[in-house]
Amino acid sequence: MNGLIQVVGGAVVDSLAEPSMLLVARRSAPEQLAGLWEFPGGKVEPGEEPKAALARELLEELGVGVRLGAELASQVPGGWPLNPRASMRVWFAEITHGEPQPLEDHDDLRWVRLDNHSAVLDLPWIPADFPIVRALLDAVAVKAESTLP
Ligand SMILES: Nc1nc2c([nH]c(=O)n2[C@H]2C[C@H](O)[C@@H](COP(=O)(O)OP(=O)(O)OP(=O)(O)O)O2)c(=O)[nH]1
Repeated sequence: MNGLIQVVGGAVVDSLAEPSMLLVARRSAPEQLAGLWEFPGGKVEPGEEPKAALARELLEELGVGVRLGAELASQVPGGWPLNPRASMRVWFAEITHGEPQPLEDHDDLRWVRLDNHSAVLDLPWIPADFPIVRALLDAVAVKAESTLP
């Protein structure tokens, strides 16, 4: 353990095999983060596996069951740095049951097209998320290119 708070986030896409849309969530609290967009997710509880924590958070926050895909790996061991106290690991996820709704912590959800990078990056994300969003867009673009005929 490195003493950092471990956060897990879901890059929820329409299809793990052929991702074209990303589900983004707008925080409703706390005050300094309200109105900013993020990856739905939350803190890993003591003794909990990170992927189990992510599945739990997505069920609590969005009311959906998910199948998790690959991790969006960070250069930094332990995940993407969020602030001096917390880092976040992010996995791709596909909804297997339920219709996503902003049940907890969010006041809006939106599906955004992954091929429109500027539209995705124009959203007011939590500032710490921008490197993660850029890496995500790059990862999806590389995959799309590699599957061209
Ligand atoms: N879920 C999520 N949290 C993020 C992102 N980016 C970012 O800086 N954070 C920060 C905000 C919070 O300080 C922390 C996550 O805490 P949280 O409030 O979502 O966790 P939680 O659902 O377990 O809530 P709680 O039990 O602490 O109330 O990580 C992101 O993309 N997704």
